[in-house]
Amino acid sequence: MLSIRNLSKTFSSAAEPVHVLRGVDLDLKAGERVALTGESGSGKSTLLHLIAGLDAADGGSIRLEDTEVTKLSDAGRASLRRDRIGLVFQQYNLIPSLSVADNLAFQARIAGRHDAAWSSELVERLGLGALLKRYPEQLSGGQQQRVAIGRALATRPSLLLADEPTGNLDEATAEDVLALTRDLVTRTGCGFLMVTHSLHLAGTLDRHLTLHAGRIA
Ligand SMILES: Nc1ncnc2c1ncn2[C@@H]1O[C@H](COP(=O)(O)OP(=O)(O)OP(=O)(O)O)[C@@H](O)[C@H]1O
Repeated sequence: MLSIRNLSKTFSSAAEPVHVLRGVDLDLKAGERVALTGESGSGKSTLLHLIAGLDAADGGSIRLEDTEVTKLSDAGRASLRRDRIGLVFQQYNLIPSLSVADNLAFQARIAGRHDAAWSSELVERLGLGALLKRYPEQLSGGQQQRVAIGRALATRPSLLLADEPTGNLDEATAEDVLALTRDLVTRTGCGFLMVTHSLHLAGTLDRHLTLHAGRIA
């Protein structure tokens, strides 16, 4: 479903070029849930950004289903992100002026992929029914992240990418949020790649990969 070969990325903006990714290979099957760890600065976020098409690689290939991401234009990458990739970050990135219901729906609406039955199921599975009229500032961190996960999955993406999604949550809330995410990923059959610093949480997914010296060990 996701196939990455010999991916490289160098940042030249610093005084010295930083060779962050030096030939990353990675395969992820539909429905598979994979954790990515690695020391700070090893390039985990960079790799997620390249897969999501938020930045362009210097070399190598990223194939998502039938699409070669590295060959897309900026506009093509934006469409791919809108239609087939769900993104979740450590900072929940909800829109403060929108209610929970509208935060959940707006990305799927923009993508023309709003599905009322699926939205209701997401609300129920994520335990958001009583919170739909609230605004993000009226929610706890765990509640906000559940909304962000619902928003990301509302489009039924092929791939869910999460960068430290539980990094701001206490241990028990992090476990709960990740358990919900694991179940929803299984329910949708999408692939799931999660960057985390927690070896414990990494161990709860199907596979655990480590980024070291620019490659996946
Ligand atoms: N836009 C950029 N310009 C220059 N250097 C960058 C840029 N983005 C990232 N880097 C550098 O690339 C390296 C990898 O950064 P990245 O954020 O991918 O690491 P990470 O493994 O996600 O780290 P952390 O666990 O601390 O979040 C770092 O040395 C960082 O300083």
